[in-house]
Amino acid sequence: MTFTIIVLPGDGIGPEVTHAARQVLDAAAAQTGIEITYKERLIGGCAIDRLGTALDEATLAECQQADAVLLGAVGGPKWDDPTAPVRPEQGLLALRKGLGVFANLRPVRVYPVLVDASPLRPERLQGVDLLVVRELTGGLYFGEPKGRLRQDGREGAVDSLVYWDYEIERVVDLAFQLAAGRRGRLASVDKANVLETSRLWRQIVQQVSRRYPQVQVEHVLVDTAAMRLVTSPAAFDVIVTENMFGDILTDEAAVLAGSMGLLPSASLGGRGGGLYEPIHGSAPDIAGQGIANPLGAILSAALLLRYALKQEKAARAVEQAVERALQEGCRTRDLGGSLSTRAMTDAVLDRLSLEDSF
Ligand SMILES: NC(=O)c1ccc[n+]([C@@H]2O[C@H](COP(=O)([O-])OP(=O)(O)OC[C@H]3O[C@@H](n4cnc5c(N)ncnc54)[C@H](O)[C@@H]3O)[C@@H](O)[C@H]2O)c1
Ligand SMILES: CC(C)[C@H](C(=O)O)[C@@H](O)C(=O)O
Ligand SMILES: [Mg+2]
Repeated sequence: MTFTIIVLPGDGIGPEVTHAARQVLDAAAAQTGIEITYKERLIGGCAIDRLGTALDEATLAECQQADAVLLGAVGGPKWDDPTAPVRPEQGLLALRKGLGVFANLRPVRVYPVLVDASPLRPERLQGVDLLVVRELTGGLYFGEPKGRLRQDGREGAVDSLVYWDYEIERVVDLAFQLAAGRRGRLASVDKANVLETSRLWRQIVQQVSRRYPQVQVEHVLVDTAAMRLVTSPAAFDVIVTENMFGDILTDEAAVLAGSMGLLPSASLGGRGGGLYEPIHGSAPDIAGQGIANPLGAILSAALLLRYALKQEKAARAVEQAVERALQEGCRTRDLGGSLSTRAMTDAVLDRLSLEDSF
């Protein structure tokens, strides 16, 4: 079997971590007997510099045709001028929208050997294994009107928070399915005490919940959820929430795991095989030094193997190789160690074995 993957390394540490993920994918493919063809394309700031747009139409079309898309990160200080006509992040948003990937799965596991890497007390971190399902193609990121306002000589700006029933229903339904396959608990996070969109969200969660009597659902206000993520994170199983809340809560959740560099994501929905990217950004402060943690990207490659290529055994083998490397003390700098991106990737490759995976 041959699969085509579009690789979008992007900016900053993006190329460093996608290179690592590709090496691991190649090793897993070799052991599985599948073949992967890669096509590398531009997105983000590098695409603005070379093509004048953050994502060109031909690249989006190729992504829509591919078996999966693997992305590094976009953005950086070079393109941060708030008055610039085009921003790197627009490329990423156009890609998500163009692929129709409405559900962004962000698993958060605390590896027992990494409890020291988190500022939280170890007893609070015990047993943390949660999954954030973030709505990805609606809400404040996309709502219209959006833009600058001018009135009576004043300048303003507007972003609109809009959700339609079907947009909520499809992501909530998937979250219920995922919760049913896990510990059967779903926390729907909203701001229903203030926002009309959240009251619609709650109403739809209640309707969908009738289809999943085996799942225990609770509604949690986002401010409380932010607090509970650090006071009692192990109590969460699946969290489902809108686009912006999910963005913020998952950076917070990365602190539980020990580093931004650890968390992967899979964006599903639409017709294609999905989009796979670590949750971190282009990390301009460490870009080009070869010290970025590649594990978020490598674990995203594992999700790609699972959801896009349907290679569950290979996906598990990658996850187990990462776990073994961490258990045996391999650490990049963000985790208090001194391994380079390359050495950490080699540590995973050395431990990757489909025969030993369970
Ligand atoms: N998906 C994406 O492409 C994405 C995600 C988030 C931010 N961004 C963009 O990235 C740029 C920088 O944003 P930021 O600095 O706020 O967030 P960031 O995630 O890039 O970095 C935050 C902190 O985490 C560290 N970090 C992140 N990934 C790491 C890794 N793999 N290994 C070790 N340390 C890591 C960084 O060094 C930095 O100290 C911005 O332009 C932003 O818009 C892009
Ligand atoms: C870069 C930005 C548009 C993006 C988001 O907000 O979705 C990032 O923060 C993420 O978490 O993937
Ligand atoms: Mg983010």
